[in-house]
Amino acid sequence: MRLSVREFEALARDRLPRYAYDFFAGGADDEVTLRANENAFTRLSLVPRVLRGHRERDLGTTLLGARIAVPVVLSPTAFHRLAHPEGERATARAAAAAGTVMIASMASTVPVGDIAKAGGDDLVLWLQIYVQPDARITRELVGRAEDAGCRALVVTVDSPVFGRRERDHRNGFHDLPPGMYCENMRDLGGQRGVRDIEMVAGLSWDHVDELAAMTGLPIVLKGLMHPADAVTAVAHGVSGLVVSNHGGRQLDTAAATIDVLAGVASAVGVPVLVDGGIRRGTDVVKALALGAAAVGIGRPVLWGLAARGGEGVSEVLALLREEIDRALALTGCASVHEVTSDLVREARC
Ligand SMILES: Cc1cc2nc3c(=O)[nH]c(=O)nc-3n(C[C@H](O)[C@H](O)[C@H](O)COP(=O)(O)O)c2cc1C
Ligand SMILES: CCCCC(=O)C(=O)O
Repeated sequence: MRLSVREFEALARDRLPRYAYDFFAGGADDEVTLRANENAFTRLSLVPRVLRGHRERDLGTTLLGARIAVPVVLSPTAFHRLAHPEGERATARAAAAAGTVMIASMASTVPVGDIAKAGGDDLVLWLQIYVQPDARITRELVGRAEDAGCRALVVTVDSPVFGRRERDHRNGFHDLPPGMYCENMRDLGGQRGVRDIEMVAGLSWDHVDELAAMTGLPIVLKGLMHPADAVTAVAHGVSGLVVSNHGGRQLDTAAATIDVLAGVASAVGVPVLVDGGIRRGTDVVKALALGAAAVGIGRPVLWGLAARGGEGVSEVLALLREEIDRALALTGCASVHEVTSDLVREARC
């Protein structure tokens, strides 16, 4: 039995080839932001309420019209078949069983339609997209998401260029091993898997408008950190935001996401999610207190998948569920909606 997300990481590290572990675990440059995301939670303290007489807690909430059983969604991460042969299919089954949203990566190693099938009717699936230089390719991806029954598109905006991950350079990891492919890019004219996905250096609000014009699906922007950008996003009609620094994989020395969350959440009226460094139920409660509608987890899912396939992902989600439930009980909250900003403060060391 594994007792924490950290123990799953240790198990995954033992099981994975070095290059795969490093790809999952690593960040950009000196990995300052990678570490900061986790460390920032330790600088925040909880100030619990007591004697409120709640016997049970309700962990459920609603996101873009979908009911979810826990305030934790699966952030998009690339290449799940590097962690386990079943790849994103196993992840989808675990997300469906836990009753939460899976945001599939555009760089998934199983096509989005097959992820949807594996998850079944219970899965709330969103697809993450990097806008492509050729609008026809972006349009094709949007069509694939719609055909798969995705209920939202998540546009990643923190990557006009790719962050430099030194671990990958050291390991010579630049493309997928034979037999694995960025399946959502299949038959779109490219042949080189990973490198078929291009970043758009001139990414702008015009691209967001263009994408919105291609679909009736709600659009969520992922990778915003600044309140002014959040306000502009809402003016462009987006339905939600994910405060994210890409798990420290893009701009190194970017602020920890939990430190900028409240500024963004208080600037807009749409649901704001946050990801980066969430490893404990208490981290989730802190994020809720600072204005998040829910949180996203990236690496913890990969650690579960590498350790024990879909079962491992289910165990990670169950662990977090239990930790959130206990943290709510110990802060005197009967539901995620009762977590108010007065429950958290900066710790004085
Ligand atoms: C191995 C890996 C692959 C990722 N791939 C993507 C991706 O394809 N698209 C994307 O928008 N974000 C991607 N991310 C960023 C995650 O969506 C998320 O922002 C980040 O992992 C959150 O931090 P955490 O891992 O500390 O939970 C990736 C992150 C990791 C670790
Ligand atoms: C082209 C693959 C993108 C994956 C990604 O976003 C990441 O590794 O952080």
